[in-house]
Amino acid sequence: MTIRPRRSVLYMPGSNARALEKAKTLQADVLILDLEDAVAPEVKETARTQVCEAVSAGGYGRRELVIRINAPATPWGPEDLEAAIAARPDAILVPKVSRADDVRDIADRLAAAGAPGGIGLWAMMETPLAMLNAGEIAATAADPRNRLKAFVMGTNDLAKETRAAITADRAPMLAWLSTSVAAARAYGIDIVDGVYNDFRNEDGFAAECAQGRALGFDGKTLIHPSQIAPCNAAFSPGADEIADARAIIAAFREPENEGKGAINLDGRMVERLHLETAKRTVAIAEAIASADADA
Ligand SMILES: CC(C)(COP(=O)(O)OP(=O)(O)OC[C@H]1O[C@@H](n2cnc3c(N)ncnc32)[C@H](O)[C@@H]1OP(=O)(O)O)[C@@H](O)C(=O)NCCC(=O)NCCSC(=O)C[C@H](O)C(=O)O
Ligand SMILES: [Mg+2]
Repeated sequence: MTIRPRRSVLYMPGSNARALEKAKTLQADVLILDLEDAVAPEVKETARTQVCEAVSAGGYGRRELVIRINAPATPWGPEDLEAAIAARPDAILVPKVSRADDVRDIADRLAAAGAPGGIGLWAMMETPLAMLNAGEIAATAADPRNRLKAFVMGTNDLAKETRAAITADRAPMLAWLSTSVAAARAYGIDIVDGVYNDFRNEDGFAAECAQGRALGFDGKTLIHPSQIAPCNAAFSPGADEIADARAIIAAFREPENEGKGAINLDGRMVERLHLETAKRTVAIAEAIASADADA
């Protein structure tokens, strides 16, 4: 089982050269170099050049590099896509994906431009139509030609488009968050949670990370370096969790449990489905340890 940790996914405006440089020293698993909403129209071209030069030059170590382009229908979208392909990031993040055909369209453009197969496609889930079509959008991942590897929740745009409120408990958004997680899991792609805007509020951020993890997200998108360490901690399995997973794996290896579907582990029923979860917990813990050692 090969797992790439995507706990902390930090956005930075492509127009901010200082942030692009600073990111080389930050412990985020993924960096999203943004050409879209964090960049004002008058500096879109500067941001595109800066981001593509930074990605081509490298120096970001083990961090996954993702370029968020402007939507294809905007004046900047087509040139962003062309420049991003030439820079060869790990993935291109497409905003405002609303239908399965939006994914296929970008995948066709990537293929037509001769984009290397290593460039993945990530989709922002941030429109009302995306919430209604989440399953169909995720299903495009079944065809490898579409390169779809991950969903990213765009909760700010979702709030704007639906007029749902952004509240501390996120009650108005829970149905959409869970639907998107289910769609991602159904087709085997990763999914990261939306941003927490009030970046000086540590307790509020910790609570939202815990909620995101409980909902099943792989990680969370971030807007400020101070959010990285608590986010990495929140989306890493704890020592107790890892110890429990190892105990389940060991129990199923005992000769007396061979061929059993369910066993008694210290007064608790454990089934083979729990064994699968335990194996994933150990695999992600090992992937995190190895990534952190490389940082
Ligand atoms: C939110 C900010 C505007 C705050 O900026 P500022 O007050 O200047 O921050 P600090 O002074 O505390 O910065 C301290 C140092 O850290 C560097 N820094 C800050 N943010 C980043 C970052 N994101 N990546 C890398 N480095 C960063 C500063 O340069 C300072 O460095 P130094 O000079 O060495 O001290 C700002 O944090 C910011 O712009 N954040 C990112 C905003 C962004 O990208 N927004 C777009 C994505 S969110 C979105 O669109 C979600 C989705 O689409 C939706 O719909 O929900
Ligand atoms: Mg958005």
